[in-house]
Amino acid sequence: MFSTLLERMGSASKPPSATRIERTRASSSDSFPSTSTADLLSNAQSLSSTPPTSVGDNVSISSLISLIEKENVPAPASTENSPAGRSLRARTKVGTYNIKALAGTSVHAPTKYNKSSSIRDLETRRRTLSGVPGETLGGALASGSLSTDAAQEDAQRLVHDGIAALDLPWSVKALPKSKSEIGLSERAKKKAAAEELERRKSTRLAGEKVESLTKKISVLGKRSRKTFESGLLKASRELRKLADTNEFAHIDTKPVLHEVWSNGKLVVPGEPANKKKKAEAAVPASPKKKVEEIVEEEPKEEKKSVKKEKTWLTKGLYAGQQGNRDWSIGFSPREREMMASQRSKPNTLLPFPMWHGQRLLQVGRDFKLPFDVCSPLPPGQPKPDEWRKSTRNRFIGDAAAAWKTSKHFGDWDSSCVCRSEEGCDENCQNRIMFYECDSTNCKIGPKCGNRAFADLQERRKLGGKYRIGVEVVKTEDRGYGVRANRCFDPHQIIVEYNGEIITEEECDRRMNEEYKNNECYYLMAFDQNMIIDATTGSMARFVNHSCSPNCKMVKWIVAGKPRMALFAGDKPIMTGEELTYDYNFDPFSAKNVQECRCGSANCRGFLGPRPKDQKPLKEHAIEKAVKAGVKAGKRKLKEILGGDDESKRSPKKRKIASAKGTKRPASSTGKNVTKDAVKSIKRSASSTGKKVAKGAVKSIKRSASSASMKVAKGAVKSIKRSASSANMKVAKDAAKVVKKNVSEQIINAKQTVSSRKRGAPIAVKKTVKASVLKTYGKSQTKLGSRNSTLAIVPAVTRESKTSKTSKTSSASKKSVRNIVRTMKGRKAGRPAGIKVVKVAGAADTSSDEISDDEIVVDVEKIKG
Ligand SMILES: C[S@@+](CC[C@H](N)C(=O)[O-])C[C@H]1O[C@@H](n2cnc3c(N)ncnc32)[C@H](O)[C@@H]1O
Repeated sequence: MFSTLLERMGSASKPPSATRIERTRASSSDSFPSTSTADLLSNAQSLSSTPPTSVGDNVSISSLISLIEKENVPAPASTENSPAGRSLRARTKVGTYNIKALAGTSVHAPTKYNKSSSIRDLETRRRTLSGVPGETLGGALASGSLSTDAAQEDAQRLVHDGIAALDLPWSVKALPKSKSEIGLSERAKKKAAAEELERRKSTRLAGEKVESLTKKISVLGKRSRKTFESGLLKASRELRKLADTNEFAHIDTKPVLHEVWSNGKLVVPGEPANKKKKAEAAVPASPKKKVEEIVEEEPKEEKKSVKKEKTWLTKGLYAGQQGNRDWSIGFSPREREMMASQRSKPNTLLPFPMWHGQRLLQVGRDFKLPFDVCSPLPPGQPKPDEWRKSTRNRFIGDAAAAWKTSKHFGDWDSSCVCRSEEGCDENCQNRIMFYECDSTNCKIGPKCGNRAFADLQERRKLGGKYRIGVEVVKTEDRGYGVRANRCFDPHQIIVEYNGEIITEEECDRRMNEEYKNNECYYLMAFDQNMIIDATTGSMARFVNHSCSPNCKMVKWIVAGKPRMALFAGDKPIMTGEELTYDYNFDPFSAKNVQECRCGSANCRGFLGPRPKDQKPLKEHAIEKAVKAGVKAGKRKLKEILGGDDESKRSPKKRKIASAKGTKRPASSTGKNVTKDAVKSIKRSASSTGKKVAKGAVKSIKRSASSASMKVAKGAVKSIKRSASSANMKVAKDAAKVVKKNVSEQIINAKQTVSSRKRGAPIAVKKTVKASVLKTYGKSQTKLGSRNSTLAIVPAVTRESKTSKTSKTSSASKKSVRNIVRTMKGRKAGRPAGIKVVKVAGAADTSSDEISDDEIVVDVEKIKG
């Protein structure tokens, strides 16, 4: 392009001008080829105002020239008139001018100021390309000769677009130099070079490879380069200055910090997450702060003491709950008060679900237990009149003294040998003996399962209908009764039979005086021939009789004292069931017999003894019984008189043989007679002398005659009592047989004694009277058996009562004697597990009192 131009110019002007161009060029401080062009232009035709300062200028000039050519603009005459043949220096001088001084003047560019329309147009076009020629952007702005803002923006945008299109880092070196730079002094240039060098160094240091812009441009295609260069021309000086910065060149002089952020927090490698907080805490406070802290220290400590300790969850959702409390125990009065006060300030917020249960327990709410758990009767039930309640036994009158002075007092020493792993189960020695365990006789403690009365006491102490578990109910035809308002397990204790413990004498007095008009008596034979009167007593007194009961009344020894309680039977008891037990009632006379209305399938029809106790006496059975009695008497006599070697006989066999069912009334009677006689003989035989022997004979005669009568009477009575009215005839016959047999025995005894007269002296004393005990509910039975019999005498006439009680009173005394003997037997150190149930030879031993598994011990034999 330049060559073309020069050629044309050469054709238009003389060759020396070309030489001048070259020289001018050589004299120019910069090596810009455009300088020569500018000079050429300015000298030749003054088209351009200032020499081009950039590559862009050259381009613009060339384009301008082409435009001139196009428009056939005549070349300036000055070019032609240029002085030739002058010295290089002079020419140079002439041709050189102060650019700065001439910039923008008519001298510098006369055509500009005398411009024709065509030239103006050209200039305008040029301005649009490179701004105001010879002026900086700032200067142009100041002079107000700058193109429009839109043009500026366009230029800037173009530059930016160009750079963005390249996407390359800037090379400062490649950027066109500013005008001011061009005119810099050598020193300044050096400084600038040094700075540049520094920049370059830092760039290298930053490790970023930066290619020079020149290089970049060189690699561009021709068209692209053009575009880029034109874009650069448009860039303002400010932008070019900006281009010098590291920031613009994407040169990082500061080291890059690689940070890791997690959950919105800066993570510093090798440092725990809460290090910051700790570090903050560890940073020593400034002295000023320290003083403040010292001042505030005291109140802080106070706060700490008040502050509650947080309970942390250790496991599970419900962790942290206070689970130590046994909610079944209930609340103390103080706790209730506290809760009542809390109730006045209700918490408006609902508690968390895990606290809901506790809140319910504390605050409470009305609820109804299901029927099968607890179903008490609604209020307004009929209540029995004159019922003085008592839930403990009380000794009345002489009973306490008699109790303490009784020989057996303190016989209840027992201690179990159960192990804590097993507890006191069915094999517990105390349990077998019907002794309740406590701290004195059991080492197991709370795990012990043989503390029914203690459990009942605890249950009742807390109160509440469920814990009491029973209530009085009015029955249709049996007066009041007792029903369960909750469930009971088999053999579970239900309610204690409490009342006043009275002696027999006191009982007689009450019946004759206090209860003479009563229809019901609440008297039960107890222990030591004492009686419990539950007229003032517990609810258990209202328990009715049933022939198929669901409960049983059992006597236990608790802390050395006998106590009676109603226990559940072999089956569980359901809510609402009426509680009953078998009275095993002894009516004493036909007048006292009451009709039973229990309604069970196997109802006996009247309130009386148990079925096995009232087996119908058959004819052959009576005969057999009488025969057995006589046989036993004979055998005794033989033994005493030396007819039989006792050591050869099995005592066990004898004991078992004598304890059989309905034979007992007759056989025991016969035995008693012979035994008494033999005893007298034995005692008498020990003394010596004829006198004694004579006395003995008399005595035996007396005793024999009286014994025969008594035996006969006793046998008849016994048979009468046992037999029903239908068997009365049979009984009478049996009595006759007994009488006959006994008289024979007496004759035999007399003969024996007379034969002995010659040998050893015999003293025969009056024998003990063998009588049948008649008392309330067969008290002997109760002593021997744990299953109690109700000793209630139904409403009877006064006369009959009086006669009966007088008999009872005398019989009771006999009973006491027998009991004492029984207790002696117990105290004699019987082996564990053997129950002394009946005493053969005692005054009255009804057949019902001995079961098959019980052993009958002949006390007299033991003593002997
Ligand atoms: C200890 S009291 C029982 C409470 C009595 N029902 C009351 O109202 O006080 C015993 C008396 O109740 C009556 N009794 C109990 N069980 C009975 C039954 N199965 N049939 C008829 N009367 C009965 C009898 O009058 C008996 O003398």
